[in-house]
Amino acid sequence: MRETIFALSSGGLPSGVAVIRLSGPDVRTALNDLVGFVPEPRKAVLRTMKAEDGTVLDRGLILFFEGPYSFTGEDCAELQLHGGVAVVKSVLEALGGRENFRAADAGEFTKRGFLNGKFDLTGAEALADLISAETEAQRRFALANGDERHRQLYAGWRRSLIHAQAMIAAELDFSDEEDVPGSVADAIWQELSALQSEIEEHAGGYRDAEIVRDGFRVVILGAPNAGKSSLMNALAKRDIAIVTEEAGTTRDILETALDIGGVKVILTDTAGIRENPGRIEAIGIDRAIARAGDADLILLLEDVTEPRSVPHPQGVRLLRIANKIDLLDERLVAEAYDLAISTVSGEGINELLVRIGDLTEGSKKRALDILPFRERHVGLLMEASRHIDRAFGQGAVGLELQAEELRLAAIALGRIAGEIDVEDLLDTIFSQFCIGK
Ligand SMILES: Nc1nc2c(ncn2[C@@H]2O[C@H](COP(=O)(O)OP(=O)(O)OP(=O)(O)O)[C@@H](O)[C@H]2O)c(=O)[nH]1
Ligand SMILES: [K+]
Ligand SMILES: [Mg+2]
Repeated sequence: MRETIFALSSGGLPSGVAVIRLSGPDVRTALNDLVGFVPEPRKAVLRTMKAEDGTVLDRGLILFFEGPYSFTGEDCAELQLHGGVAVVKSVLEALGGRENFRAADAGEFTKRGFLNGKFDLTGAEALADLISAETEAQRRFALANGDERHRQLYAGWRRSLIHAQAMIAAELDFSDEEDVPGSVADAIWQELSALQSEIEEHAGGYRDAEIVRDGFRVVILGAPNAGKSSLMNALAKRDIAIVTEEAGTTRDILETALDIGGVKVILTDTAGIRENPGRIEAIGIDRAIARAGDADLILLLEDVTEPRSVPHPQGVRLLRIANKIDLLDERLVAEAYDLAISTVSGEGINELLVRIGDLTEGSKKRALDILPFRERHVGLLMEASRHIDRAFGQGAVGLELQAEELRLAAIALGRIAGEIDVEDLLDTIFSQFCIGK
């Protein structure tokens, strides 16, 4: 028999209100025991809750949701209690003492919802993203992704693949193998080729999804004392990094998250790059260069009064920035720089923020498009594309093999939204949720 699960679904205690959520076959009996009856579905009632021995636990709002019209698709209830540590503990203990009741695992409510067909797998993943969203772009992206739009897109592609398979099967049935005239094949192969391009283009959008979900990575690079840590603090508007006049102050990677125009930006301060560093500093320099190689943008900072160029990774977008312009008598900053700033006077800092914001604009706009938003999605899309490739590779003689490859491509697409055997994936996906969701 299926167990009834429960958890504190609201955040940390103490809080104004704490919400305990229950789901499963024994929710009704639990409510009966706690408050003496089962409330009408979706109508809040204020009642005193009592333990089995009659002790009063708390007075609060009770909501009952009758399956399948609930988040999990099962009978559910929410107990809205006073958000005190002892109050919540007493109710959780009372529930835990009941037969066939247990505390929910992380993501278990959502997993039950998925298994009961309340939403597809991309919908569940979007829900996880919504809960962890910190910026406006993350929130909007997650909300849009919860709309079954991926499932619909992939279902359309699967229909095309199944249609192509059917046409090939028809050809197998009705042609005598030697002289197949131009036949259905040409049109079908054109469509398949267009579909494959569409799949790959869609997969290519992952980079923008990553920027919106995980952040746009900006790394500050430069010689010692260029003012990198000062810039980090100026951009973050607080003292995160230690600043001193001593060259080699920063020795390790230092990271902070900013919200620039609604997009998460991960800003990294690094050790100054120079020849013949000390041992610890040398490790810091290696890390700086490695991190810069993975960045979306490098801010290459130079002290204008003492310009020193440093080696930097190639192939990463770069902004050359002149710092300490407050020390110049005349504002004669060489054209070699994209921007001139002073972390002391604040000059140019806003312009730099605007420049960074502009660079994320494209990804932010694309968050309204349907993009794959997990590596899992990209992996399955590329798998589908490879099967279509192999179908092409079979040549006309291998019609049966072609049809088989198309079937496998359709299966890969079906797995993204969880419409086809995903049992092996479920634990990985749902364990990323917090308890109570
Ligand atoms: N006048 C002036 N001084 C600055 C400016 N930016 C930084 N400084 C000074 O330059 C010195 C070095 O600044 P940091 O921010 O520590 O430089 P850094 O690049 O992080 O140095 P390392 O971590 O040692 O590589 C400090 O004394 C800062 O106060 C600026 O815009 N104008
Ligand atoms: K320094
Ligand atoms: Mg520093």
